[in-house]
Amino acid sequence: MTFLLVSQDVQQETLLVAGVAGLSLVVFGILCYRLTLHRLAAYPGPLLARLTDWVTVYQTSTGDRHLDQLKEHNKYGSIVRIGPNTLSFNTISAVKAIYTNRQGNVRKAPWYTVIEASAGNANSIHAEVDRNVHASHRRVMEHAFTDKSLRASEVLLVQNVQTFRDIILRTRESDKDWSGPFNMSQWSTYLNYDIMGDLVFGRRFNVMTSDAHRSVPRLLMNSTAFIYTFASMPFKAFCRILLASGVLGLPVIGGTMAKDDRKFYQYAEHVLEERIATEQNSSTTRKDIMHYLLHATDPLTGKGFSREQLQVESSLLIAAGADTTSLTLAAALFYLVHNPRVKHTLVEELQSVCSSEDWDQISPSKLISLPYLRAVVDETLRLSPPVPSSLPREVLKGGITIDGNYVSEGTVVGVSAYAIHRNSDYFPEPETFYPERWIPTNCDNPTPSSLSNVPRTRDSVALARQAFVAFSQGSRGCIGRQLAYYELHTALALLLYRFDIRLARDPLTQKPVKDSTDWREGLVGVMDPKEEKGVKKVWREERTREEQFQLFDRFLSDRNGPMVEFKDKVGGQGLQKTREGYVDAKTTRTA
Ligand code: HEM
Repeated sequence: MTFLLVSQDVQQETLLVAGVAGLSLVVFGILCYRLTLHRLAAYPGPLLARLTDWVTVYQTSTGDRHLDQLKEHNKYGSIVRIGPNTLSFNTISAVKAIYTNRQGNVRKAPWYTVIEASAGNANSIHAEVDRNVHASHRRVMEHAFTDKSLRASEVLLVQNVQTFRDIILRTRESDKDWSGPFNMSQWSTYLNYDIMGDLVFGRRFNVMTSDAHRSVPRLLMNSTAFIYTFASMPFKAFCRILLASGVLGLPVIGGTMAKDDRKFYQYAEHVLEERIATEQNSSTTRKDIMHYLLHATDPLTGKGFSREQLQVESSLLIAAGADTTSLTLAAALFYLVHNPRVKHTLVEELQSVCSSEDWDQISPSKLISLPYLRAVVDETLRLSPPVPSSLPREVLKGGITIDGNYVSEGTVVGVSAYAIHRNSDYFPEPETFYPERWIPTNCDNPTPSSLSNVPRTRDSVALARQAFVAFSQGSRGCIGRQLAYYELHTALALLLYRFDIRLARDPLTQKPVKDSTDWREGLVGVMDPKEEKGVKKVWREERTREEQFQLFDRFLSDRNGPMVEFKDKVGGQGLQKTREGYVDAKTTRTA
């Protein structure tokens, strides 16, 4: 008997050892295959990334993926194998082949099939992988983004910026004082959530004026951060089932971020329900974006959005609309307070068109065509694209040729906005904030071109335009692009006409506080980045450049700062030019 039990134990142990050995052999075989016989084996890339997708999973969890992608292109060239089955490109021709060409033989990669699994069975137009279904849904949504509907939203844009203006004015001790410090990542988020509430749901969330909805932007950022990493894991079909089952939202099992993902969708659902009730109860509802989505149909199929579809689209619009634009506004203010010359040129342009008008009444459609304002926004989006890493696309049957390379079915391809926006073939002196690069010199432009060696010919500007992918391009490009420009032009123009801006001052030393520091604690500019509670902390080199607005890549980007102070200059003199540069006329402090 004892002998039998011992022999059973031995058998089990042998089986276990054989199992582990067999599994190791299979894994070893797969890894060898990926390095040698795989169809992408000849492409260069980091060794670990060529072996396993877990490198991407790790990169998405650090917030540094965009920095990694740029580094990899700088090291390996314009094509890098960033996963066993994934290629990253860094050229205009790749942008055209993968994104711009509407007939391009690609579709959104399986990553997109996971990102909205918590929201139910419907896919928003962002996550829809099927090209025909997407095209139909996009035709429905386009009703909400016509010139007419944009113009209807102008007054709401102005009103929201006015609310922010009044909040700023109230923080001053007297008319002549600078305001208190504003963490612009927070405040532009509040401002843009209120704008989105107005434009999408016909009601202001009042995030600027009350605490009630202020947790929502954080819910969204946690949700995106979680999904970005979770959907990057191998075995996507399994990930999708797991997410859809809700099990990750249960206590103990899921982390805070998984729970926030569900909470965010529940929040969007609640807002949608309230909006639908208003539509049913009122005959005078303003035509906000949701009004169009409730009634519009695809002219080809005659179909509109189902209730489930509306639910995912409303979460998408809060996320895609509010978060991207608020990051860009914060980043633009960052670059303006660090570049007084640019700020001055911009203010001159604004005053040249609006000197005799009441600025509170100015129409955003007048601001949208200002070339220097547009150049400031585009240069901000170039250096700090809110969606910085590559947007994955899967090659379809028949393959595709990119940069002379045949890429076969099933390969995932993409271009990172952060990397191509720093490609010196298209953007000479790529790390310099230089809005003039977007304006050819034969245009009427007040800035002397001797300031920089960056070429400003029609050709160089056309090249830059082709390499500009902050909104992506083609049929899957951003549907809200024009609205985003309206919002950004309006907010920047109204703020800069009314206020002079500067980096917040340290109350003790009166020196400008530094930026790009401790984003986690919200202590932008207050702490040395390398020291926190006595513990040395070292940022990677790219994050120590004080003239760069730092992004933390969560698909959408997390950020902090800049800390900005405002001074009411209506009737004041603003900046004056001296030998030392531009200085504040009243305090003679260098701006
Ligand atoms: C500076 C502001 C913005 C930036 C940088 C931006 C960027 C982008 C990018 C890169 C994509 C493609 C994403 C992908 O392929 O995975 C996209 C798609 C999209 N964006 Fe924007 N966006 C901005 C503002 C807005 C606004 C204001 C709205 C609407 C209110 C909006 C709505 C959308 C929608 C619905 C899509 C999905 C389009 C589709 O797949 O057909 N975005 N955006």
